[in-house]
Amino acid sequence: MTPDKSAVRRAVRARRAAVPTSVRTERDRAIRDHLASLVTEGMVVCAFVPDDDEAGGADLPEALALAGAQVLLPVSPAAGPLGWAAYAGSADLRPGRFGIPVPSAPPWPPERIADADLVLVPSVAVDHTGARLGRGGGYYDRTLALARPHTRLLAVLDREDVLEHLPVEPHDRPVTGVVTPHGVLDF
Ligand SMILES: Nc1nc2c(c(=O)[nH]1)N(C=O)[C@@H](CNc1ccc(C(=O)N[C@@H](CCC(=O)O)C(=O)O)cc1)CN2
Ligand SMILES: Nc1ncnc2c1ncn2[C@@H]1O[C@H](COP(=O)(O)OP(=O)(O)OP(=O)(O)O)[C@@H](O)[C@H]1O
Repeated sequence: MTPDKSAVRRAVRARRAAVPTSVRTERDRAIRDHLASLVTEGMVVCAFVPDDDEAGGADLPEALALAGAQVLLPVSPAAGPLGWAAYAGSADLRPGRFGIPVPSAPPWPPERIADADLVLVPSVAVDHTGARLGRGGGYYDRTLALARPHTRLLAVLDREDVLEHLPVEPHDRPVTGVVTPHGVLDF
């Protein structure tokens, strides 16, 4: 990790912490509405459960499922790319690694992402070239390489976290676009 990346992570985290809860709730709802409008019946969507530090709200998987998607959620191994397990309702979720909620079913191998029609990527920030900054685990850099070519890979962010320029390292995998409360932007 370059020092540059940690500085951006800190700045974004501080900015997000300053957003009032009522504003946060409205933004998250707008993001979910934009995503629901992209979903068609039976579409396979690799999503995630956003935590308080991330855009989208914890109801994101449910909103996608209600819109007709077959939702897969990431399951973090100790190392290497993410596994995937089917979302089967919020009551089926339990805390996994890092305390992140995961479905109770055992995960499929990472290659399952090749079935996805849409991949939502938790992100700290992106820039207009699709360069992406995550939390620093390197999980998505390893995982996105396994998606089918031309799959739509959308970061989920507030508009102010779409930056002019992010530092890029050779292992970084780009996203193809971003969804913010203002809509979907394909780079
Ligand atoms: N909601 C959500 N689910 C996700 C991810 C994510 O970023 N967000 N992941 C995306 O890969 C995977 C889990 N990866 C994670 C990577 C790091 C940390 C973490 O807690 N990092 C610390 C310290 C990071 C550092 O500065 O070194 C932190 O954020 O405080 C958590 C999850 C799979 N599921
Ligand atoms: N494909 C890869 N193979 C080996 N190591 C990798 C790969 N991708 C990333 N890494 C390593 O993972 C660590 C974290 O990378 P980076 O800071 O870019 O993560 P990130 O993209 O912010 O995190 P994430 O993808 O989990 O959201 C770095 O030390 C990097 O060298």
